[in-house]
This record gives sequence, structure tokens and C-alpha cells, in this order.
Amino acid sequence: MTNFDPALAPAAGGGTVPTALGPPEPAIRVDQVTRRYGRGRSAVDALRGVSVDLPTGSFTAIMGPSGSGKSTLLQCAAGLDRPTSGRVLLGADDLTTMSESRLTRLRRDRIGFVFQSFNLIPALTARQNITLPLRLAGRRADRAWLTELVERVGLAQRIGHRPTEMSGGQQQRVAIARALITRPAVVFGDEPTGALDLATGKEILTLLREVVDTLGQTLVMVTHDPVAASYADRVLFLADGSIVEGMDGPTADAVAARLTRLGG
Ligand SMILES: Nc1ncnc2c1ncn2[C@@H]1O[C@H](COP(=O)(O)OP(=O)(O)OP(=O)(O)O)[C@@H](O)[C@H]1O
Repeated sequence: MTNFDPALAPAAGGGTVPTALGPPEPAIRVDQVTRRYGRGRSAVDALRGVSVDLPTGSFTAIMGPSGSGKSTLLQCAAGLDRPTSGRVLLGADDLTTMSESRLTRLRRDRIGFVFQSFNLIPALTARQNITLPLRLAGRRADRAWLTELVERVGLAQRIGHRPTEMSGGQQQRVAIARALITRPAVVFGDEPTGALDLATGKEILTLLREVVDTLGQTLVMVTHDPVAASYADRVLFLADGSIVEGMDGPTADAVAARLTRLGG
């Protein structure tokens, strides 16, 4: 079992401070990644040499038309899928050359996930769902951190409830706390507001933004929604397996206009 590496934890109070040696290390470096599905004439090039650094403490949205490679990029960057070529570095560790068992441990200990469908265990209470990643890793919950997280995500009154007794927004709050409990280097979100109504979606996006701003958490989110993307620091636009543009300080209107030009 790999122990939790405090050096990879998000800095309290926001972001890693640049050192005299230069800018901070990126939380994740995607380097010339390609992903080809299938072989021969039926082969699909889902990613065609994608390179991007995701800075520590930043919130990045990945957008693009259907089939442009968003999910494939997220899966490769999160160590859920192996690129056909290229490298994915989490700190100093190359995910692409790691054994499957090491990769499984790394995902469990250093990466958090938030999905559209919440993916909570129905039989467990909110508290048990949140601490599940620690139990799977054989680690004890840090009580102070658990209490702080539960407060931050606004679940103090619901901590003993099961998912079926909670609204969609509350369930996603549980999933966000579960993603953060291990103090991961990066949290990946796949359409985290896709199953929520507009108002609840905005509450969840506000929470995600707070997590970046106050905990210095690195966050990467795939979304189809320009409003969701406008909560990010940066939007990466994919088209046909390549990053075609990055937009800093995105507004929903600017993102929507760019997507329209891409055919999204
Ligand atoms: N397991 C697979 N086998 C074969 N082709 C795949 C597989 N997964 C994805 N693809 C293909 O790779 C390309 C990129 O798919 P991907 O799911 O990454 O796109 P996306 O931008 O996330 O799309 P969407 O917005 O529709 O979810 C598509 O052409 C898709 O059909």
C-alpha cells in the first residue's frame, strides 16, 4: 500500500506558491497522448497527440462536440484508460507505464472522481459513503477533516441518511466529499451537474469553485454546459481528438459562441 504523500496534498488556503525555481509543478502533465480504439480500417483516433499541463490548484473544464475525445482525455488523464502512446504524469509518476495494481492504488489514494450519476452505495449512510475510500485503503478517517468536509459541502444535518433519503443535489454533495476525503492531488468530474436541475447544478458548481479557491484543490471537469464551464479558470476545447483552443476566464456566452463555431 502506498501511503498518503502530504507533498501531493492541496495547499491549505489555496494553490501552490511559485518558488524561486520557477512556476509550480503541474498537478497533471499530459504529454503527446494518443488513443486509438480498434485496428485497421475500423480504427478510431480518439486522441491525436494531446499535450497539456493542468496547474495545481486550478479548475479546468474540457469541452467540445460529441465524439471529440473529452471522455477519452479524462479517462487517460485519470488513469482509467491507457493511452496508445504518450505519457501522463501525476507529480513524478508516469501513469502510462504503471502496473495495473499500482494504478488502482494510485487512483484510490491520489485521485478523486465525481460522476453525473453520483455512484453512491445505496446501503451506506452519507458518512459511510464519504469515508469508503479511506476504509478501502485501510486508513482511518481524520475526524477533523471529515467534520470540516461535511460542513463545507453542507451535509451536517444529513450525515446519517442513506442516498435514497436525499435529493440529487445532496447526493452529489456526498460524492464531492467522498472525492475529497483522501485529499487527492486531482479531482476529475464527468458532467457532475448533468443529472441536476439548473438551480441545484449552480449550487454544486459554486461548491466546486469554493473547493478550488479555499482548499487549492486541482479540478478537471468534462461538461457540455457553457454555464458550468464558466465556473472554471480555463476551458480546453477539443475537436476531433486535438485541443484546438484554451480560453482563460471563460464566460458562458464566449464558451457557447466558441462551441457553436466548433459545431458542438
Ligand atoms: N471503447 C471505444 N471503442 C471504440 N471507439 C470508441 C470507444 N470509446 C470512444 N470511442 C470513440 O472515440 C471518439 C471519442 O469518444 P469520446 O467518448 O472520448 O468523445 P466525447 O467528446 O466524450 O463524446 P460525448 O460528448 O458524446 O460524450 C468517438 O469517435 C468515439 O466513438
